[in-house]
Formats: sequence, C-alpha cells, structure tokens
Amino acid sequence: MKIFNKEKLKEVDEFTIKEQNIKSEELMERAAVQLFGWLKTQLKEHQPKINLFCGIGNNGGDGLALARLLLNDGYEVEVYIVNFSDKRSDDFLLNLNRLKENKFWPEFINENSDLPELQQGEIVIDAIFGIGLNRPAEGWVKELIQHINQSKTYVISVDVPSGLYLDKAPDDKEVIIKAETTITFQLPKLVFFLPETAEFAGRVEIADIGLDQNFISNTAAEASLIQQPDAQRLYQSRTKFSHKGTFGHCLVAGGSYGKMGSVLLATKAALRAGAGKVSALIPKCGYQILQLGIPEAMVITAENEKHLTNTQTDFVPESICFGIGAGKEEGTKHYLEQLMKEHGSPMLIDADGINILAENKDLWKLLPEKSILTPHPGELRRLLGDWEDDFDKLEKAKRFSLEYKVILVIKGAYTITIADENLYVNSTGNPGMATAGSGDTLSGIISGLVSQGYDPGVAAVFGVYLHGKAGDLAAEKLGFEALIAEDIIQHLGKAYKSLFE
Ligand SMILES: NC(=O)C1=CN([C@@H]2O[C@H](COP(=O)(O)OP(=O)(O)OC[C@H]3O[C@@H](n4cnc5c(N)ncnc54)[C@H](OP(=O)(O)O)[C@@H]3O)[C@@H](O)[C@H]2O)[C@@H](O)CC1
Ligand SMILES: [K+]
Repeated sequence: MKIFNKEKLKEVDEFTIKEQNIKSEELMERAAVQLFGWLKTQLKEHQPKINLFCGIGNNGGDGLALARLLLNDGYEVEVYIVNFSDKRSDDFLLNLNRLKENKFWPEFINENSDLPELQQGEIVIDAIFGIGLNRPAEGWVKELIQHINQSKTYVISVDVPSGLYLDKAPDDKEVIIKAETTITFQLPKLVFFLPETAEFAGRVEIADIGLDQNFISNTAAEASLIQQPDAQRLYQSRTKFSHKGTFGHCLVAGGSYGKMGSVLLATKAALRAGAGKVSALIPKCGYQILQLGIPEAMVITAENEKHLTNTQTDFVPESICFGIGAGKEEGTKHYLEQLMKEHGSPMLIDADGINILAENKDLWKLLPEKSILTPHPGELRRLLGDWEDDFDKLEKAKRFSLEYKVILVIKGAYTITIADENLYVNSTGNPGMATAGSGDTLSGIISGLVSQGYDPGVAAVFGVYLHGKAGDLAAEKLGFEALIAEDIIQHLGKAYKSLFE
C-alpha cells in the first residue's frame, strides 16, 4: 500500500473530486461515514459519552459531519469547536450549519474558556488539526492538547493526531495528541511508523473514502506499507519438478567462542525459509554445536579455534550471510575483505560484519552491488554517524544505500527497508520479538530467500514481512514475554501459508 506525502495527498483529493465529478463536501461525508461505521462497530451496545474536538478547517469539518451522524443515531455527544482562527473552511461551515439545522449548537472554546471536563471511560475524538498543520500549536490550544493527553479518556484521532507533521520531525512533543487509535483516510502516513512519532498515532486504522485508484496506482510514492496482499505478490511459487539444487546453497559465515547459537539460529532460519542447502562456516570450536544442533546443515570450520579467518569453500554459494556472532578480530576482518573481493554477487552483512564495515570505511567500496545490510539502530549509528531525527536518519540512509548500491534493512518496531531509493515499511511484528537471536533469524530468512533466487531487494522486503508474521503467529500462542527466537523459526511455515489465507 502506497504512502503519499502531504502534497500528493492533496493532489489525490483534488483529482478524485474532479474525476468523480463530486463536491469536496461529498468526500468529507464519506470520511465521516467511515468514522461513524468504525465507531459503531467498536462500541457495539456501549454508549459512552463522546467528546468531539473540532478545529476550523476540513479536519474539523470531518468531526462536525461525524457529530451529526452520531447524534442522529442517539449517541451522547458534546461538540467543542476549537476556535483558533476565523479562517473557517467552506466545508467546515457547511457542516456547522447542518448541525445547527439539526438543532444542535456546539460549544465554542477559545483562550478565555475553561478546559472542558473529561472523565475516565469517555471518548475523545480529535479533529483539531489534520494534514493542514503548518506550525506548532501554541498558547491555549497547546494547553487543550495537553489537557486531552492527561485525561483518562480513550482518544481517537481523525486522519492524523493533531499537532503531528507529516513531513518533518516534531519541534515540540508536548503539542501533539497522543491517540489510542488513529483512523486515517485511505493512505497511511509515514510518521505513523517512525520510531520518534509512531507512539502518537497508536493503533492505525485505514478508512477507504473512495479516492481515485488510477491516480494512486499511477503516482510514484517514495514509501510503501507492506501488508499481506503486497507480500503475497512477492512470493515465488515452486514447481513440482524443482529439486534442492533449484533453491540454492546458502553459506552462513559467523560465530565465535560463546556466540555459536546465533549461527545455529540463522542456519535453521535459512533452511526453514526454503534454501536448498545451507552450510555453516564457523571457527573450530563450534563444530559439534552446529552438527548436533542442525543435522540438515553442512558444517565447514575455519583454521582458527575461536574466531573466523580466511577460508576457501569448494562450492560457489548462491547467497552468503556474514557477520552474526563473528566478533571483530583482525583475521575476521580479512576474511570479510576476501569474501567481498572474490564473491561478485550480493552478500548479506549483519551484526559484527556491519561493525567491521563501520570501523573500516576503506572496505565500503568492495561491497558487492545489491548487498543487504541489516543494522539495528546502534549498528546503523556506527555506520552512518549521528542523525538529528528520523527524517534526517532516513535521508542519510538513503544516500548511503544509493552511493554504495546496497539495500539497508533498518530494524525497529516497524522495520524499514531501503532499496533503489524506495522505502518499504513493514507492518508485521510485535514487542515479543525484541529478544536475543531475533535478528539472527531475520538474516537467515533473507539469505535463504536470496539463495532461492529472490532478487535481494525483494528478499529483504519479503523476509522482513515473513519474519514479523512468524513472530505474530508465535505471539498468538505464547504471548510476548515467553517468545524466543526459535519460536519465530518454528512459525515460518505458517507465515508462508498465511499469505494465502
Ligand atoms: N481535502 C479533502 O478533500 C478532504 C480532506 N479531509 C480532511 O481535511 C483535512 C485537511 O484539512 P485542511 O487542509 O483544511 O487543514 P486542517 O488540518 O484542518 O487545518 C486547518 C487550518 O489550520 C491552520 N493551522 C495550521 N497549523 C496551525 C497551528 N499550529 N495553529 C493554528 N492554526 C493552524 C491552517 O491555516 P493557516 O492559519 O495556516 O492559514 C490550516 O489550513 C484532512 O486531514 C482530512 O481530515 C477529509 O475530509 C477527506 C477529504
Ligand atoms: K486530527
């Protein structure tokens, strides 16, 4: 699903109005109908008091149209107009008049008003600012936002949590509504998925308001949200006549004394992801661990007892996963250098592989084109240096990806993959996956996909989705706390099957 920026969101609205020959108020009515339908479904027979806070632009207009639908259906509704300006939009005014025609008079609040009382168990609908926000809220509007955030109500934001910019980092986090749920119109917004701002949106619901599909399909987006239908399209089916050679040979090179479990996990994950054959290449001390831990894999040992050193293999792997649990010994660095020079095709580099690269910038030019780097935030910082905010981070990461022609998988609650200047935001995964070895399984999965012939960019996006989905399925059974990396591997098969359910 595409993620548009503010300008494109406005364009799709305008295009839809023209193409469908409708008035803008019609689009607003569709938005309100979607909001109403969602609320009614969630509330069932409950009738909590609903406090609607409406700004004076079209976001406020959405709120007023919703108020009319709720009142007509018998809900207890209080409507507050947050009267921060006299530049009211036409559709706001139209919906204000419709409310008055229904004999309902909202309460206008301004700098002289008392802050409304909000009780636990009530609902707040936040329709103060939408995508039209262009500066931080100030004075009494800021106080009102803080008052709503401090209340014990359930807060639902219309389109965007009020106060959150779509295209830049917040300058003051105290002036943003912290929603439990955000119901956004048709297209998700990037800020809902970035580490510094995701908390404001809470759970994100996407409401279809019939925006023009052709416009959406034909307009380039710099970011996409990867959900089940998108992942399904990436899947490559197998024929009856395939054999293990068809799915490639994956080499997992890593491990050091005390960190052999990581290689074991990645090796298992590569096999479960569907690699035809997997060889683990490890220092000598890991031989028995690997052979006993995963009989389906082959094991090659380096000369050294405790860390990886230059080692030749008698086969050419279709994919290489380098670096997990590897440490940063000089010999290990030389081995990475040798691999990058000799192995012309893309490699996945993770963990200490990334740390070695961060400390040896002279190696960057050796990175095979389309290699995949899978840093967690700490590793990314070591690689790129500091960043000011999430937008700055993404810019720096994009530049790095472009300059070295590599794919970056930025791990987080919503992992973002950068490939060919595009951002792919993953939608699967859960807090239970913040557990030791989770990243090793991800590297194994992606490498297993590359060995089967998936293009590295596709393997990264698809692998991240599958990894998160396997984690979600595991968490359904085990809960967050008890989930360990092995459970993610155990649920990979179900994650594949869920693509078609
Ligand atoms: N277009 C469509 O067809 C559809 C749109 N829809 C809905 O419209 C929403 C966008 O509406 P919108 O463009 O009217 O802007 P909105 O967010 O309501 O802000 C209002 C005005 O506030 C002002 N302002 C900004 N920052 C400020 C600040 N800090 N403090 C004080 N004032 C500030 C600023 O005006 P300014 O004062 O800068 O001239 C701005 O114009 C969108 O999110 C969705 O909910 C849906 O109905 C579907 C169909
Ligand atoms: K809002």
